[in-house]
Amino acid sequence: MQLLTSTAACPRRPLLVSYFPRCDWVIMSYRRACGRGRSQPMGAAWMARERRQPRQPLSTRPAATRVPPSQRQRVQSCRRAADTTRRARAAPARCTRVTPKTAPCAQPYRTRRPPPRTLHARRRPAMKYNGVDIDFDPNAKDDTVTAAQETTTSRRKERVDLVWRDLSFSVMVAAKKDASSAPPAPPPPEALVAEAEAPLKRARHPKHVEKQILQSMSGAVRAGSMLAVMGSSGAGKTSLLNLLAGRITSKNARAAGAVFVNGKPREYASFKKLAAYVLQDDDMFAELTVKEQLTYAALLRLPASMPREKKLLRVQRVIQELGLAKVQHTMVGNQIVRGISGGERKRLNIGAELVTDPALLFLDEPTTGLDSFNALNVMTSLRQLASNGRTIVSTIHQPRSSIFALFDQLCLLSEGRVMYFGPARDAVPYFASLSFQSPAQFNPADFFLDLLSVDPRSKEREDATKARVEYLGDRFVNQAAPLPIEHPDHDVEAPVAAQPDTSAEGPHDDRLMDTEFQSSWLNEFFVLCGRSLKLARRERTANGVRLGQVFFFSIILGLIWLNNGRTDDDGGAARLSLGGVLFFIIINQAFGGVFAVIFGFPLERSIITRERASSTYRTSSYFLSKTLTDFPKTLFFNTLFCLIVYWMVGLNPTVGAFFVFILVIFLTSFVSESLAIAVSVMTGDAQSAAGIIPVFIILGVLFGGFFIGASELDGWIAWAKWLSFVFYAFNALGKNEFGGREFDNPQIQAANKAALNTFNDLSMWENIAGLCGILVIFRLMGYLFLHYLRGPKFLKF
Ligand SMILES: Nc1ncnc2c1ncn2[C@@H]1O[C@H](COP(=O)(O)OP(=O)(O)OP(=O)(O)O)[C@@H](O)[C@H]1O
Repeated sequence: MQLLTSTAACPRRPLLVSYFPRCDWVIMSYRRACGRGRSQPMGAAWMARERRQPRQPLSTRPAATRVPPSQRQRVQSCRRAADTTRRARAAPARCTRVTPKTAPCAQPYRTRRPPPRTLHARRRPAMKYNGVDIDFDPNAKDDTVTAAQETTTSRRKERVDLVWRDLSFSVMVAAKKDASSAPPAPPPPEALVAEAEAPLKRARHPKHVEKQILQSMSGAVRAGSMLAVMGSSGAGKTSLLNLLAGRITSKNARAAGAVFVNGKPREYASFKKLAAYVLQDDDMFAELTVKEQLTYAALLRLPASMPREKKLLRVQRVIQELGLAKVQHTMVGNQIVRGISGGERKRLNIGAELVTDPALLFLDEPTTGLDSFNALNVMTSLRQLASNGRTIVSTIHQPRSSIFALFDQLCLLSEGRVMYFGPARDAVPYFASLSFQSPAQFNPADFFLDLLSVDPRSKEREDATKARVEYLGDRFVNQAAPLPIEHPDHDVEAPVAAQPDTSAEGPHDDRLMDTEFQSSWLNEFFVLCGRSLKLARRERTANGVRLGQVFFFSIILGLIWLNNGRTDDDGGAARLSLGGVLFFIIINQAFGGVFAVIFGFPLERSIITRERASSTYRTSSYFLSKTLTDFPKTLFFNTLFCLIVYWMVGLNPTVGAFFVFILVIFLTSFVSESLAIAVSVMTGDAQSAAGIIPVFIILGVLFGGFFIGASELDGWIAWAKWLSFVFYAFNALGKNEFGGREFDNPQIQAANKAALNTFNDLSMWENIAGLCGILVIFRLMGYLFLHYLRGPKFLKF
């Protein structure tokens, strides 16, 4: 037994096991009896291995394989290492331990332990169901990357290295009248005495205080690599992204610092051509297909010198690059109409920016709202874009570990300060060196967020977490070396070498022009007209509702005033009642036009704001195309309405009068739509617009001349009628119906004359001109509000 005890702790033990395979349980039993338990279960592992790979007895082995006892320990560890490598090779590549130099960018974060022994290491029969291989390997390398790589032949010629130094950002915010905004330092006693003696003055609070959002941020990202900007909510990720992209919109904001592009200070005009920004919101036209969305983006954003076929080729390439081929003919959809999935939508959002082939891509939380599988798909597509030579900067919330592993570089923010900037794979060791060790098998992204978030749940926790964040911020500032502008120093895989453009597009006419807009005004106008007409045709729900409204009101009105225009045996009463139906028709059409806009336009406005921010087209070409394409739709619904109501009521039976009637009703509807557009643009949101627009319509109705005659209004307010579009419309319809009519029945003739006298002194055409004038004013206001009030204005620093 003494022999066995000493053998258990001795390096010769494996040899003993190989000669006496059953002795191991004897050793274990003895060790258990001695109280050592299973603390060193090596014997069992060796036995198992020896059984799997029975070795020759020592005496029969070649002499070369025999090793002196002094080296056995090393040999054992070498064997274990070889064994680990064998298992790791059998296991998927993502689990392998890799050295920094050999680690490809797409490798997930390296664990410090050798990979656990999993089922994948063992050979097992492939799982099949209905003859299909349904094996699942969570660590398997995503072959869509490789597939996309194969389909994308071109590599970028234009490459962007981005460096930023000492960026800071602050905004003026309203001061709170609480303890925190009161003067912080207590005054000295003598000041208190003086204050007590002085006449009582109220403490003055500044109205606005400066809120520091980002402080002294520096960093760099190289072409071909992908930078993740991470941090808890409110850490300043979006603000940093906006600063880097040159898209700070706040009016009261102040920004400082410098951004360098390929070693030179950023120039906004050329930077705009290089960079694209993918917003978090993926508002898109629901009625267009994936391919149509990208095609319109290409037709509008690619240079006029590039032939249409090449633009379409570019669209195909983007579709391939983002893996959207399967859904290219599917409508985008929305909550009502089912369309593409959330992940595909995000990729389409990215694709709309990729059509210009930007060298630098900024993305604000591209995975928000996606499940982790779709999020991985989107990020894999981005990884692919980076591998092709683009520079990608993306903010991201809580990426799963496989997404985190796709990033080359990491910028961790907290409380507007940098906590870490450098290679993503070095972040865990960095924090470990500061005694903040990430638990094994823990998603590093989760660890960073937990470590760097300020916990507001109690005062103690808040103080402790704030102090930790402050400490980490100070440590990073103290150790971080200044970044060279020319050659940002970070250890990432060398980017792909610049190659000639081998794509089918050819090398020449696809270069973006130096002008702000790439397309001519006329081209923009025609493309936007085509898009608007297509959308107008496909808005099935809105069109269906409006059609129902037209039929319902025209038939109801027709039934209530049925044949009143033809009746000649009631002493003129029916004739006099026609003023009521004319006025009601105007009110109905005014409100119908408004509601068509209130609920549809806000989405369109947010899309065009985004498109204009990317200089996709001019405001004027958009607005004119919208005006022109709204025209046929409004005309169609109004003509249908007139056709029904006009003949049911029996209004002026001449063809000319009928067409004038249609014209006035159409203009009324178009004016109210224009009013709704102007107010929607001015207010900026649907709720406020829905509250304000009816006020304007009701005022118009009030001064329209039906409830109180124009001549009966008091002088101080009489002018208001000239601003009312209902006034012009009602008078024009009145003149059209009652003017110049001759009846055999004198009573009817008298009633007609009496009705005519209630209208204003302007002629019918003068009233129509007044209506047109108001239409032009409202449309112009809409354009000016859109161009100046809601235009993308970015702070330059
Ligand atoms: N224009 C502004 N006016 C006032 N405060 C602002 C403004 N812009 C940003 N902030 C504040 O700055 C902080 C950082 O905002 P930012 O949007 O950059 O954070 P974030 O890290 O992107 O947050 P999230 O992940 O929630 O989007 C927040 O507290 C925000 O309220």
